[in-house]
Amino acid sequence: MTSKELTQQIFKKKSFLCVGLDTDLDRIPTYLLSEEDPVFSFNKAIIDATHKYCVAYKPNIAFYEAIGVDGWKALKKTVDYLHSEYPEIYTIADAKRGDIGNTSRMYAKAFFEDLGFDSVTVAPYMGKDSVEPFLEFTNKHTILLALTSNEGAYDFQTLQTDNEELYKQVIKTSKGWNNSENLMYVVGATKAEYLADIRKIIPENFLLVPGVGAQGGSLEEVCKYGITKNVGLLVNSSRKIIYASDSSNFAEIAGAKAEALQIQMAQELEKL
Ligand SMILES: O=c1ccn([C@@H]2O[C@H](COP(=O)(O)O)[C@@H](O)[C@H]2O)c(=O)[nH]1
Repeated sequence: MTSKELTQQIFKKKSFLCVGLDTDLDRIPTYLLSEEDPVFSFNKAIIDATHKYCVAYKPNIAFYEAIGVDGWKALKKTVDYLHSEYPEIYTIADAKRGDIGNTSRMYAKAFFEDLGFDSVTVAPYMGKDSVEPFLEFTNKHTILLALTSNEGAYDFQTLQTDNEELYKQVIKTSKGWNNSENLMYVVGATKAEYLADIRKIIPENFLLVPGVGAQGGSLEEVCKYGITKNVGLLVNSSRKIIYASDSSNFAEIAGAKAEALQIQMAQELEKL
């Protein structure tokens, strides 16, 4: 999916919500554990109940890798289900990959070609040759970690290097890489006050903003500093939606949580 198509979906659905599928066997309703594929059953129920209120889903790959082959199968089934049942939905593999060039190319093939995701998160630490293999794919996005939502972001990302924070250098430098039009950036909702500065460097690029909900980030603050006339935001919430209840109507309750965020987002879009 192109950025333009994603923007069209955002205005159509009045939502820039991304639902995080951080599916953990220890947290899903116990009655699902007797199903043949409990992870997929949980994801399918969540997707069916929330798809009206969001434009994207973001499975965090760690949760699937942690349970081995079964996890990979459930991940593939989830992405295939999304593409077949809800082709308008944008998919993000939150994998945080990046390696020397030929290895990155294999990661890119895995997430873009084999699994068929629209985008993948990538760590910028290994530099240009580790990121460009992802950028070569047409109509696919590479979402570079810029300023992450966790406390440890202050360990390196905000350090001054050449009189400028490292995360700003990551954004500025990556803008000069081949096929940089395929870049999006991760900025944590817990760092909303940095968004005004970030928008001076990248006024148009999409930002993936995790941290609303369980991590305490504010949607209002994110919009105040980060929204553009084309929106340019995908705001993710995972645990607060998918684990809102562990009862038999967990999906319905997840749907209500997603709808509440969508209503807030519609109000923000009205202001544009
Ligand atoms: O800076 C980052 C980058 C990625 N994440 C991921 O997003 C979700 C957030 O989950 P919540 O339950 O809504 O807190 C999760 O998959 C993280 O690994 C992030 O939080 N911050």
